[in-house]
Amino acid sequence: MTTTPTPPPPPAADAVLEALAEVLEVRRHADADDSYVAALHHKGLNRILEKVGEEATETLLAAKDAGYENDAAKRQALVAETADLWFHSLVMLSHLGLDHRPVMDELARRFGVSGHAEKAARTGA
Ligand SMILES: N=c1c2ncn([C@@H]3O[C@H](COP(=O)(O)OP(=O)(O)OP(=O)(O)O)[C@@H](O)[C@H]3O)c2ncn1[C@@H]1O[C@H](COP(=O)(O)O)[C@@H](O)[C@H]1O
Repeated sequence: MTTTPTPPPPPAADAVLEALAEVLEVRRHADADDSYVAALHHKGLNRILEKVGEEATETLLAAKDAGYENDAAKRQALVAETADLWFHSLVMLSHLGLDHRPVMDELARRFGVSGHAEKAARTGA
């Protein structure tokens, strides 16, 4: 009798990006038949960018649909679409030899810097 292996428990929320980065790195070199991520890498950069574009469009449509209503199903749909967008963005970074870490570093560098102040420093406005 064959038994289905139990999937590993998901990592704690703050460790998800680190754990996912490790999985994505391994999957870059996996067999396309065994892995959705590997299949994307095999299809190449243009297909990955198409997916990012599709997921961005689906995210903004879900946001429009959710609007300011407090509809739990619509809000959950928006969360799911945003997760798809973030996931495919991470695959894009991985395909180009990057990961979430420099993005997090960039957000950290910007933390506490007002967008208005940053723009004024950049444009002299
Ligand atoms: N987080 C995700 C994740 N989020 C979304 N997806 C997949 O992204 C795809 C989204 O595509 P669409 O909704 O556009 O639907 P689709 O028609 O199936 O996709 P296409 O045929 O158009 O490419 C679905 O197949 C989802 O399953 C993900 N696939 C994988 N992961 C993570 O990546 C890991 C490695 O995955 P594999 O490479 O498949 O082992 C997994 O363990 C997860 O942790």
